[in-house]
Amino acid sequence: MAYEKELQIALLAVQRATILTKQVFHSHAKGTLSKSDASPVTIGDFGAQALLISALAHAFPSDAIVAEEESSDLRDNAELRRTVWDLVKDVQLDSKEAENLLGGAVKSDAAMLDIIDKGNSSGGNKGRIWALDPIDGTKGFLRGGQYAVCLALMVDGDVKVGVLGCPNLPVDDAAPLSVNIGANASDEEGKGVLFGAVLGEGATSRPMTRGELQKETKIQMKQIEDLKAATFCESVEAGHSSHGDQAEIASQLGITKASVRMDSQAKYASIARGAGDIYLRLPVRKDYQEKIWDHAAGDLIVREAGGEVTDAEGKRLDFGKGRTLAENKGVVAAPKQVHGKVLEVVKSVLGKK
Ligand SMILES: Nc1ncnc2c1ncn2[C@@H]1O[C@H](COP(=O)(O)O)[C@@H](O)[C@H]1OP(=O)(O)O
Ligand SMILES: [Mg+2]
Ligand SMILES: [Mg+2]
Ligand SMILES: [Mg+2]
Repeated sequence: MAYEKELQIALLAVQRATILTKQVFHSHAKGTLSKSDASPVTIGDFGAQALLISALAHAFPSDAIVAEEESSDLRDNAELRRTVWDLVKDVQLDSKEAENLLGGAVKSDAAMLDIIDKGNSSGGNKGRIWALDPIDGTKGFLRGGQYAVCLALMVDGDVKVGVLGCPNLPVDDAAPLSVNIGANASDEEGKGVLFGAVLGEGATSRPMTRGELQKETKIQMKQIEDLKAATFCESVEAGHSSHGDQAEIASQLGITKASVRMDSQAKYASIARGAGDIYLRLPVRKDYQEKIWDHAAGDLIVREAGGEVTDAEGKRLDFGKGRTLAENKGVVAAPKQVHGKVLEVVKSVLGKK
């Protein structure tokens, strides 16, 4: 199998990072700050990024990394730094062997800050670059909704490996999507899934553990013949994608079921395993450029599960343009056999505006 070591390290690193995010999820104080774009960041985001990059830097020291967060807020705030370090220093996998593959613990709080900043690559379409989102859907994480820990490896701009850790999704791939999955989440018994894909080799899911990897099962998008019966997923945040345009498109496709709203790339994972069918993300603001770490893993997992992912104009997402999807607007993800039809309606609805 291609990229076997990369997939194994990515799965273990994501699994380890979710031990930290779950700890923060259950703690009272999440250390939330507001970033310059008014989006939130928590001690969970910083801590998970430190653990993920530490593993990648150990296993693949010459690879570049594009990650969402940077350490300046921690450098400026000793108390916040101490809180993050108190979490990071103690998190480890239950399996010694697995922990060794990730290089063990981060050495010091100063090392932790430098590790967080190793995610500052400007990206591009040359060489090996990891794209990483320590907590995707921070608002969902804070709200007790869905969130995902996301890691993808690109080689020369092409995504080769994708991993999503979704602590609040049901383990059962066949569990139908409840409409309140994005609100009523928890990581109790039966929750927590690791999704993975390697280009050309299919997509899988497996229950999340605190140690060694569990055995995977293949996932596939649902074969839908009749779009009327489709379930479509969209963001909870109306500012992240246009609920109005998406409702209009769904209605023109004959979809009668209410949309399932949830945060994060859990949407890509949910359609890839056939729990939902279509993911629509149509721009609200013309000037917003989607970030590569918000899509790279999900794009590959959906395509490897039998789906097609394009932007609202029908172009494939181009991850080789830097830290953002500078050449794309919006996302349309659907099973291959119906993607063309969905795209046609997307173009027609957006064209009328
Ligand atoms: N105006 C926007 N349009 C689309 N996505 C956005 C916008 N602002 C922030 N995001 C990103 O959307 C992602 C969450 O998507 P979803 O709503 O589907 O869960 C987050 O990574 C968030 O980035 P950030 O991490 O900076 O908040
Ligand atoms: Mg994100
Ligand atoms: Mg994030
Ligand atoms: Mg964020």
